[in-house]
Amino acid sequence: MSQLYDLSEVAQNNGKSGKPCWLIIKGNVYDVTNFLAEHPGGGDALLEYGGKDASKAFKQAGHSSDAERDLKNYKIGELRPVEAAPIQIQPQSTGTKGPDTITSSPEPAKKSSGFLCCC
Ligand code: HEM
Repeated sequence: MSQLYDLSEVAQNNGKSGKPCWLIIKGNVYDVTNFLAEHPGGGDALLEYGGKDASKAFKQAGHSSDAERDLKNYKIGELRPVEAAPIQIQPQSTGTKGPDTITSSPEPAKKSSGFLCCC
């Protein structure tokens, strides 16, 4: 199985201050630290996306199928899918009042006026 990385972990490896340069392309994580000097598009183009998702930039640069194939040489793993957070229903804030509560019988039923409907 592929190594999974959190977005925050990838973000730390942004190529700055001597840190490795990692990129995300289509959900995969690449370590391009040793490719910076060799990249035909220049090292700066890669550093610009250090620690970030470069999927769009990679596509927009119009890379050849050779470049696509080269990607695998730098792959170190995959981005951990973000789990759906449980939905938390926040009570409506009403100033100093506490959270709204729903009572089982909010209002006593109004007394019948005596008119009966049979339909
Ligand atoms: C691991 C990731 C990458 C690999 C393996 C890679 C590889 C390559 C290769 C092999 C070329 C030569 C042309 C070709 O075959 O398409 C190239 C050119 C280029 N790349 Fe990348 N690239 C990567 C990421 C990026 C990113 C994120 C950018 C975004 C800015 C970028 C921008 C460019 C540009 C602008 C060129 C054209 C250079 C020119 O023709 O003067 N590349 N890349």
